[in-house]
Amino acid sequence: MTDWTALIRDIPDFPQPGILFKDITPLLADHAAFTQVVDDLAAGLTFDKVVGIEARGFILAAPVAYQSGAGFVPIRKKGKLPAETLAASYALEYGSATIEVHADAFDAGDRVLIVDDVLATGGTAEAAVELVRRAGAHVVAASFLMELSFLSGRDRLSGLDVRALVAV
Ligand SMILES: O=P(O)(O)OC[C@H]1O[C@H](OP(=O)(O)OP(=O)(O)O)[C@H](O)[C@@H]1O
Ligand SMILES: Nc1ncnc2[nH]cnc12
Repeated sequence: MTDWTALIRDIPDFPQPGILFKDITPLLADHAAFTQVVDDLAAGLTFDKVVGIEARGFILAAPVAYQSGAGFVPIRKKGKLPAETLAASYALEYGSATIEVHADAFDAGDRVLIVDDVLATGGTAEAAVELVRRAGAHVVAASFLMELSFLSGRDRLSGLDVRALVAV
């Protein structure tokens, strides 16, 4: 597996003091890297829909869905989705948030791949898994570009196939 760390920048004290922010924009701007990452996020997995988590998750999840012939389902921050929603709240490395999915986003038994850029504390992904399950679908795996191992987010996703292309 390619080591992508040279294309992920460390930005100290963003968005608040003490946070070392992992900036994936250099990787996204590199066509060869971006396309390889999109391929690798779905490698070996079978699924009907890809869930992307606003906002950075959308950048990776939508091309994964397109490339895989799967549907795309957005999980958005509270108040952005227009139809009936299911909601889940969680704590972040910097703050807290509520995310939502459309209640009718999935067909019964859909196999779902969750895609996001970063797995940090795991709060976002845990909430996303909860929403997919409450909406009647089955999570086959959660794929991340980068895992911040020291925050142990994986521990909140026990029993799930959790993949990360880069772990730091
Ligand atoms: O594992 P966690 O501790 O939950 O953190 C990971 C989440 O944090 C970031 O999103 P953020 O909420 O900053 O939103 P953004 O994508 O809109 O920048 C990142 O894109 C993940 O979704
Ligand atoms: N340190 C970090 N860098 C980038 N995205 C994040 N999401 C949560 N923590 C993050």
